[in-house]
Amino acid sequence: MAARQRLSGLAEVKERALAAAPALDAWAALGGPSAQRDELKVIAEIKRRSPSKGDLASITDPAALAVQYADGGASVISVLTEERRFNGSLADLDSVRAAVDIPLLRKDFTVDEYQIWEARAHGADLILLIVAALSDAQLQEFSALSRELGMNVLVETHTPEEIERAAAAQARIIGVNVRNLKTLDVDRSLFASLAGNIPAGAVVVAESGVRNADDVAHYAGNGAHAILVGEALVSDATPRERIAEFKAAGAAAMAVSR
Ligand SMILES: O=C(O)c1ccccc1NCC(=O)[C@H](O)[C@H](O)COP(=O)(O)O
Repeated sequence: MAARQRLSGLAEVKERALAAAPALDAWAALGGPSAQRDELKVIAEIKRRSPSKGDLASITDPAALAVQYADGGASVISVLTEERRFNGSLADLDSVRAAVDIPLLRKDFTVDEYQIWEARAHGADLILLIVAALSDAQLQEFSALSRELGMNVLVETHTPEEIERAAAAQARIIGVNVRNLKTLDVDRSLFASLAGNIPAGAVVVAESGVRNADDVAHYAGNGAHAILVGEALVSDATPRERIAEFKAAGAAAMAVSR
């Protein structure tokens, strides 16, 4: 971020953000206030590599992958823009923005308002705020700035205390990441134990660890309105079909649990 800031100062990025086309409504795309809870929404991620798994996929054409995701029924596309650990970039976000007209999540580790302006300047509609990485004041301040810019916020949690903090920040889209970001361990059972703590009305997102339709059914049957999937999609030869399969598995599990 510091390197980018030296190239384009905050004033310049703000100007570009304010000139960008208005943000799309990711909250509505994920179900909105009267969430259509009979349909599991999919946030499909563009992720080349990760600290836990190393190289996952070369993704030479992120725009083409995004089109497949949208055709398969993804509601939102997550684009990892962090460069050093995930081999992503804002250029990826630009090319995906030009290719699809569904909401985009700029997936990065937001620690500074500069990144929020930058996200909007590059066409993002949703940003990620990780509760564990931010103070309550930053959560409030960054959420407010995102709202001012017309964007929504996915507030990521991993513990009951973090869910309380997300709720206190009036988060409307709350994710439970089952990957522990300190150890990188994935514990899928964590979702079921935490989802009930999320306030009614919020869109509940199960993040990480989806390998197959059974994992999707597990999350959907335990209160997920949406799933965020990276590795399973980027390493699949037919991601469009995989998303459709995940949506069907989610709808069936939701029907049973209702
Ligand atoms: O994926 C990682 O190894 C990772 C490590 C440290 C911080 C964040 C990390 N991932 C970000 C994510 O939250 C996932 O990319 C996302 O939930 C999708 O997960 P998956 O479907 O398991 O690829």
